[in-house]
Amino acid sequence: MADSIKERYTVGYALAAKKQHSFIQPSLIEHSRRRGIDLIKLDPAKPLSEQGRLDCVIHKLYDAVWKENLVAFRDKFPFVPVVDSPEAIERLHNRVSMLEVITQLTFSVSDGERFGVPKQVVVMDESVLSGGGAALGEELKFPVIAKPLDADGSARSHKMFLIYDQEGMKILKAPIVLQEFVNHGGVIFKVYVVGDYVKCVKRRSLPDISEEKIGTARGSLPFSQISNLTANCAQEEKNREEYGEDRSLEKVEMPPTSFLEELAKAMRESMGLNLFNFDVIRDARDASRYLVIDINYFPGYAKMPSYEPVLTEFFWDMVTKKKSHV
Ligand SMILES: O=P(O)(O)O[C@@H]1[C@@H](OP(=O)(O)O)[C@H](OP(=O)(O)O)[C@H](O)[C@H](OP(=O)(O)O)[C@H]1OP(=O)(O)O
Ligand SMILES: Nc1ncnc2c1ncn2[C@@H]1O[C@H](COP(=O)(O)OP(=O)(O)O)[C@@H](O)[C@H]1O
Ligand SMILES: [Mg+2]
Ligand SMILES: [Mg+2]
Repeated sequence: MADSIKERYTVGYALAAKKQHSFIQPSLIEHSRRRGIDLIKLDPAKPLSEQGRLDCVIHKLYDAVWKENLVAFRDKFPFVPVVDSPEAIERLHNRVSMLEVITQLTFSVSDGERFGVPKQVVVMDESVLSGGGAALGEELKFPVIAKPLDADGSARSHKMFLIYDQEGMKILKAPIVLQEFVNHGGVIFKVYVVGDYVKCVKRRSLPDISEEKIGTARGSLPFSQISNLTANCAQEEKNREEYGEDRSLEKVEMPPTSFLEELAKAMRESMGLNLFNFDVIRDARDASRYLVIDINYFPGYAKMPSYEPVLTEFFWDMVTKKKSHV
């Protein structure tokens, strides 16, 4: 069928160079093109209304010029879906407001699973870190993971520390979130959401910490983007040698699909977002207890199986307004 006789649609994208490289792959362009959707690169500094007809805009840029451009476009063309609204995305740029999404959800899950977030406190004051006061609240116990409060996409925002004791906190800079480390069998579940599509994959995580280790370990241990580091096979092999055991992910049971779908739907509606993923761990001491530890806007979808048809179908729903964007 000739493309020319069918109506065509345009999805404009505004992404950082690295993101554009990983997400706008030739396979996605081709998949969308065959469905009648052309993906075009937007110039974030030029008014969107001067960049041709747009049936949908997708983006992951946070500078003020872009935001103003987007808001002006939305005011002028309120019926063109902007995926997603910058105000809704903003909530994910802070590791406290991010997880409040979960604690504020009111739905109850049908099958006995429970969900929540690990206990955490935010430290705004340097003196608390250097030992000037009781840093951890009554309920929070070592070890903790120290996470930068801002989750703004910078390399700095992914720099974490595993902290074993008060001494280990001296290395930290405020503002920082201290979150209780929860043993979870060394596996995280990454749940990708694309509109109403939900896909869970397993990734390697930090290994469990034994009671013995908790009693003896001191100080702090830095790490960054552990689940990405271990996503490749060579690293998996190295881990296997290092730990001298079979740590393959295949044997790990997935959380029930219906549970993740219900949770993803509730999060999507509550946040007003279409494109995100969230990291979930299963409490090693209680297999029906799941903890959400991270929510990311517009994550690395190219790592999701069948990303091209899934994203193309989502674009189709947006441009044909088959489904309203949340
Ligand atoms: O680069 P990728 O493909 O690893 O994707 C990153 C995500 O990896 P994931 O898909 O969850 O494995 C990554 O997820 P994590 O925070 O590592 O769980 C972030 O979403 C990251 O975006 P940002 O730096 O927080 O703005 C994402 O980075 P950007 O591609 O958006 O820069
Ligand atoms: N509370 C926690 N208990 C155990 N492991 C955790 C916890 N929080 C984070 N992690 C581990 O640290 C990694 C990075 O933390 P995360 O909050 O996902 O930050 P990022 O935004 O950099 O991905 C997770 O993928 C997981 O392996
Ligand atoms: Mg994460
Ligand atoms: Mg993150």
